[in-house]
Amino acid sequence: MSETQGSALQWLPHVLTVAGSDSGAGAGIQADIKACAAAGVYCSSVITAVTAQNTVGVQGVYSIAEEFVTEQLRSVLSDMKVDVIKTGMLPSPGVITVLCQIIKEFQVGTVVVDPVMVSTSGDILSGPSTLTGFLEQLLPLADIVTPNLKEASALLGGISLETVGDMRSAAKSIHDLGARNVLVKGGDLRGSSDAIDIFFDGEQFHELSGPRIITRNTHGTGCTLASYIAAELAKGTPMLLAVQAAKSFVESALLFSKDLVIGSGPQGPFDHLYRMKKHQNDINGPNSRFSADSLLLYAVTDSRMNRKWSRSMAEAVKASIEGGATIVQLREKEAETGKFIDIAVKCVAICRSYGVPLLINDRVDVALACDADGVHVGQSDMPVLFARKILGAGKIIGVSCKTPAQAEKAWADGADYIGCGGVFPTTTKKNNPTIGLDGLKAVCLSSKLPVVAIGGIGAENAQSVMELSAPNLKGVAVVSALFDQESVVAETDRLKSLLMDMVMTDR
Ligand SMILES: Cc1ncc(COP(=O)(O)OP(=O)(O)O)c(N)n1
Ligand SMILES: Cc1ncsc1CCOP(=O)(O)O
Ligand SMILES: [Mg+2]
Repeated sequence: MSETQGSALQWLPHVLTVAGSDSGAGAGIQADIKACAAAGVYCSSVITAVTAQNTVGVQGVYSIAEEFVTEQLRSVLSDMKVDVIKTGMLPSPGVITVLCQIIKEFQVGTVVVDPVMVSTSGDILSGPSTLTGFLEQLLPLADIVTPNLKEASALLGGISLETVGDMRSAAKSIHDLGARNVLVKGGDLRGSSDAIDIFFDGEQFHELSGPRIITRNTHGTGCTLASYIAAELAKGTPMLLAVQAAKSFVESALLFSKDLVIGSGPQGPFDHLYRMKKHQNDINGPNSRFSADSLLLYAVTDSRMNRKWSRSMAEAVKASIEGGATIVQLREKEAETGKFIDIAVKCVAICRSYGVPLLINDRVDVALACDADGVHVGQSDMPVLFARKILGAGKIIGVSCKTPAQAEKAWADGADYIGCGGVFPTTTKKNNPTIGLDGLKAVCLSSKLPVVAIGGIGAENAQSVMELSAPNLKGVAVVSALFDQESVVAETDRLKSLLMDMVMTDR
């Protein structure tokens, strides 16, 4: 029997990068291959130039003759199915011409153009002679082009770009040159504390902002971003989501590599494969105790309801656990910090004695102070990246998400689970648009993390939620159906029995 008999053939999304080699491996072909690997995508490479380069700068450039670039392109494309071509350093007009001919000849489906002209150290990588090739030949083939401010300015005849408004106009003008989507990266924009990029799809502008990570290790961010976009597109991710995923990948990699020391120059590389180490930490760290199954019946407290029913927070928490809650969150919106810590310390002790995890809503400082098992943060609370940095790998971090894009970011940023909602209308949390069962399903289907549904859920509708049967929908998070009740134990027990029945019949 042959070795492959009986086993299904496997297919891997495939990006071909056409770019220059960076001997220091922070940028260029080396960054492209690492970014694609991190995204789980195969990356072949056609080398257009070899640079002698390190963290100090570019010491030399050796351009590959266009005939040999052609030979490499034909070797790959005549043999392998390439989903996306991503271009980086294209050192001569001749290379651009042959590349464009071959893209058309082999009918490559998707083209991502990173119009690399100047290195991060300020060295010229593609001279002005290539500009016409970019404008007249490559941009009209591009599904997306990703210039930084200097490159956008060069593509537009040297105009000055100083504001977000200028970036929007530049994105529109570059779209008019033929690229179907444009991402103008504002990392160099003066006077802005966030890294703001403008994405334009020909109809709508999206302002994508993320925290500016202060580090010397930014060499290769442009190549990485474009390659990660290419990798996501190769997997079939829609364009805007691919851009958002790439941006959050770069943010996370920079944060993880913030203090990395490789080389002595001013611009160091970062670690594209940080996730492998993060997961290593997860496996070894104390939070390996976190099991997604603990999301089945997630009790979220409310001190107004406790006051109404004349019980202390400790009594409410204890009753919910005795009724069968599998995880508890202290959601305290009114108490002052000292009082909150006081309550939290008592509740941590109760939850530990039952072996049930206790998370703190919003307040990473309180979670640290009382040694809770973790935090739950919303989209406008402390970002997951920073919460993780403060709490370390051993704590549980949950984040609220209403959309697939937020779910993708939650995973890239290192969250452990997603709270998704409000699913149904509720008076417990005001000004919180509901997403319905369809919104919940969309998040569950796209999420790589376990999901707990929240908002207006109780015994009467829990089944409609769990019936969505998305494999990563692990349970329901509930406030009023447990705590705005005369008997917390009885109501928790009732809901727990229903959930257990649903889970058992599902098996
Ligand atoms: C499990 C769970 N999911 C979602 C939320 C909501 O968190 P957030 O969006 O930060 O809103 P507040 O709870 O802070 O009002 C949650 N608390 N728990
Ligand atoms: C905290 C929160 N986040 C989204 S909806 C919600 C409130 C859920 O409360 P209830 O279970 O009483 O509807
Ligand atoms: Mg919050």
